[in-house]
This record gives sequence, structure tokens and C-alpha cells, in this order.
Amino acid sequence: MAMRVVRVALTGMGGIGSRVAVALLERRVRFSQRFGVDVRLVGACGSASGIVREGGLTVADLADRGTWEPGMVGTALLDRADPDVVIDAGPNDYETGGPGLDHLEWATLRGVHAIMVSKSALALQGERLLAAARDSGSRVHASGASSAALPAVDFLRTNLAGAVITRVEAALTGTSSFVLDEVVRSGSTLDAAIAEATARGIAEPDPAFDLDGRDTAAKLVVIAGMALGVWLPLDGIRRESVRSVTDEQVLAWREAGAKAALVGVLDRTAAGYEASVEVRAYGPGHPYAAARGSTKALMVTAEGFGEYTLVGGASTPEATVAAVLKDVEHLLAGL
Ligand SMILES: NC(=O)C1=CN([C@@H]2O[C@H](COP(=O)(O)OP(=O)(O)OC[C@H]3O[C@@H](n4cnc5c(N)ncnc54)[C@H](OP(=O)(O)O)[C@@H]3O)[C@@H](O)[C@H]2O)C=CC1
Ligand SMILES: N[C@@H](CC=O)C(=O)O
Repeated sequence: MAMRVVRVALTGMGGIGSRVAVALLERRVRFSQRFGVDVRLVGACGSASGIVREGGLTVADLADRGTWEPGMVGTALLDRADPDVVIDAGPNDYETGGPGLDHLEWATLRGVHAIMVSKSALALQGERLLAAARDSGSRVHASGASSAALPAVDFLRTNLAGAVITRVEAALTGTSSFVLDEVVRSGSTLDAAIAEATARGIAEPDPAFDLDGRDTAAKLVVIAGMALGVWLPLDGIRRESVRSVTDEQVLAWREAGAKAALVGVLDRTAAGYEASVEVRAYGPGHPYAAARGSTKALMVTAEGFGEYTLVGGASTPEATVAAVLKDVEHLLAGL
């Protein structure tokens, strides 16, 4: 009997998208053995051109952008590729939602499943888009959009299903953790640390989004929305910046052996959930204190369950790809 074909289209072929594309091709044998499906990457596009191949793209197709069709992007690419799953790894735009908004809308109106790596569509319009997904039967996974290799949504939604979450405090932006670590522990300048985060492929195209808490706030919105069903207005989240840290604070944290991080905080109050982004320092003895570089952390308090600290999921392009593939596996397991 022929295997069921699962058609995948990938929008956004930059540092993350191009790696995801290759990783999907490399996992095809595993997908067929584990899930009994033939996963084909049938379409891919960047900002200006795209390619659709009914039988599935090859590594050579991905590498040779000269063969891609100009203008074959966005919903035109999706219409032509007719995918069962859309993976969006395009840019963020916190005013418009970015191209990912059109792509997620296209998917959720058609019962097509989606895996979001970009954040701004869900951060701005997540409630509406997930309602559309529920109506059409499309499933949306967003590890990449929420904290990548730190499995925040999965942990809250699956492992703590049904729990009343009273507090979440989470270092969700690897770049901010990395920069603070470099400045506090290694004595780097802020500019040198930012340049290194960019060179490692983890900073946003404009690192201000990492440093000034926009990235953390967006991830917090996606986590609260997808795991707790609470959609917070992104612009209502008070944000502190890594750039507000003083030399005195740096010295004090260094002497105390503390780990500084920009964290998203979600507190359950009588009036509902309150969210903020704050710079915090964790002294020796705290489970997060020994973490280095872009390592993230999720601290959760849940009624009945107690407290958890999950440390890991350092931001690297490879870790983000691994998180996207996890989402693919979750989708395939449920097909
Ligand atoms: N880097 C990381 O560690 C992580 C990144 N993310 C998120 O993943 C996304 C991609 O990040 P990254 O790969 O690093 O960024 P890049 O800037 O390397 O890649 C962005 C890609 O999006 C493409 N693009 C721009 N506009 C469109 C459009 N309208 N339609 C389709 N594609 C478009 C660009 O195309 P072109 O090539 O033509 O310029 C480019 O290839 C971002 O949203 C980021 O926040 C999430 C988790 C971790
Ligand atoms: N800029 C982000 C990348 C992924 O979301 C980070 O530093 O974690």
C-alpha cells in the first residue's frame, strides 16, 4: 500500500528556514519508519522568489536559487504548493504581524496545519488565528515562536495540563541571557557581546528587539496564549531593557557570582494574569545561576504541583531547528 504523502511548504529561507529545509529532507526515512508517511517538502520561498516541485524539493533545488521563480512567494506559493503543513520562518513585524500573518491566516482558514517559527503573527493576532484554526481543524505548533528548544508551551500544556498556573518567570531570549553573561561574567562590552550574538545567528536582525524585551514579551504572549488560553495584549506588557543595567549592578552581580537575565514574568492575580519583562539576577544556589551563555530557563509555580525550574534550550540555530522538527513529529503523530 502506498504511504500517505504529507506535503510541506516552507516560507522564509534564511538562517533558520534553510536549515529546517535540509533537516526535513534528512529525516524523511525516519518519518516514514516512525509515522508511516512520506513527508515531501513541495514548496519553499524567500522574500522575492520561490520554488514548487510536486514530487518534492531536493537539496540541489534548495541550493540553486537561480532556478526559483521570481514573485513565487507568500500566498501565491502556498496556493501553488497546496501543502498539508506550512512552516513559517520569515521575519517579524510587530506593527503588521509580518508575512507570517498572511501565511498563518491562509493555513488556518483552510484546515492546513502550521508550525510557526516567526513570532509576530501569533503575538499580535494569536487569539483570532487560533480560533480560526479550531474552526477549520488546523493544528498550530509554535515552539520556534515561543522559546525554541526550551519546551515552555509543551511543558505547561502537556505536563501541567489542567493545573492552575500562578506564576511563570522565564528567560526566553537567549541573546539577552548571552549578552548579560558576557558583560557580567566575562567583562565584555555591550557592543562586543551583541556582535558575538549576531555572529552566532541568534540575535534578531535588529538586536534591539532582544535587548529591549520585545522578543521576550512576544514569546510570553505566545506561551500564555497557547498554553493557558490567556491572550495578553503585546503592547500592554511593561518592559525593562538590558540597556538599563548600570555599571554598579554589573559589578555587584559579578562579585556575588550571580546570573543576570532578562525574564518574562506572568503573575496570576485576582484580576487575571499580569505580565512584565524585567532584568533579574539569580544568586549562587539558584538552579539557573550556573547556566552559561544563551541558556534559557522556565520557572513555574502551579497549584497542587508546586514549583519547577527547567534550565536548558540554549538559543542556537541548531537548537531552533531541533525544536521545529519536534513540532513536525508532534503533528505527524496526530495525523
Ligand atoms: N535565529 C534564531 O535562533 C531563531 C529565530 N527565530 C525566528 O525565526 C525567524 C527567522 O529567523 P532567521 O532565519 O534567523 O532570520 P533571517 O533574517 O536569516 O531569515 C529571514 C528570512 O525570511 C525571508 N523573508 C523575508 N520576507 C519574506 C516574505 N515576505 N516571505 C517569505 N520569506 C520572507 C528572508 O528572505 P530573503 O532570503 O529573500 O531575504 C529571509 O530568508 C524569525 O522570525 C526569528 O525571530 C525563532 C527562534 C530562534
Ligand atoms: N533572538 C532570539 C532568537 C529566537 O527566538 C533569541 O535570542 O532567543
